[in-house]
Amino acid sequence: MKSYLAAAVQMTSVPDLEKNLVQAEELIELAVRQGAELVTLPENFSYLGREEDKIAQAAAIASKSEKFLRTVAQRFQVTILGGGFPVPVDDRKVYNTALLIGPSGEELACYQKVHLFDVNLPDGNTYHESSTVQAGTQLPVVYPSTELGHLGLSICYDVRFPELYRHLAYKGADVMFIPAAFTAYTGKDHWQILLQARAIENTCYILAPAQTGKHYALRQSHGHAMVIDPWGVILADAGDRPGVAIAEINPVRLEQVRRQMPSLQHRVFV
Ligand SMILES: O=C(O)CNC(=O)[C@H](CS)NC(=O)CCC(=O)C(=O)O
Repeated sequence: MKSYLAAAVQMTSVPDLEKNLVQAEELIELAVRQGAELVTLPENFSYLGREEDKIAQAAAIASKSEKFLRTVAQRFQVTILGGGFPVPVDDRKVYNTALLIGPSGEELACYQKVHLFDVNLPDGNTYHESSTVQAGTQLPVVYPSTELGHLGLSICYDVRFPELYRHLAYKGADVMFIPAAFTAYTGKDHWQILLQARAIENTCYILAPAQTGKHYALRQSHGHAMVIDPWGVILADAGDRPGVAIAEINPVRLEQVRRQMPSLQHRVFV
């Protein structure tokens, strides 16, 4: 594993596939110009709209999102995470899928979101992700990159389930992806704390690309795409506007923190 720059992209996706891909490409280019070799896109990067519209367009969203990730990774010669897009299971359901693509356009890892956001929030908004999304059943994978470190996948609401990240740590993760479309309401109180907790308890880097701002109707996301170091320090925060959070992933720092705080070695139960 070498020292390198990684980017967490922050965007405001809307119910328009082509528009979102244009925005995503601009932000990837911005990150690459600043030297990022690993660029992560948020959940719903290619489409954020009503459930029924998402299902109607799912086949096109899936194929164009995948093609986009492969093309852009090759063009810029970087590794890219597509943090979540719908891949059809049948006419009614999709998997919320995260896909990691290498610089040759090759698939490195894939994950289907396991924990679905079925929640009635006190602000009156209700979310029923399972009405259109089929839950994945497999623990996420860790992709062992010799250059970028061991990369662990997850998506958004998963962040509330620490056992998933403990599994990734057990499998050797150095960097964990938490791509999100966190709601503005929960995000203001929970987002940063949950991310820092996952970083600290697993002594891992966290890359958390995010959605921000108003997408359609009442749907609004919290923003604050972040890069967090293994001590829990926030290295970069994209604020609440579209942009990129970029920081160094440094194996020397990782080893230092794990020496100073060897809690992973002191695990008793898992
Ligand atoms: O709706 C889609 O198109 C795709 N899925 C999402 O945006 C998902 C489910 S609604 N969002 C979250 O998981 C937010 C979690 C969150 O905000 C929290 O845990 O507080």
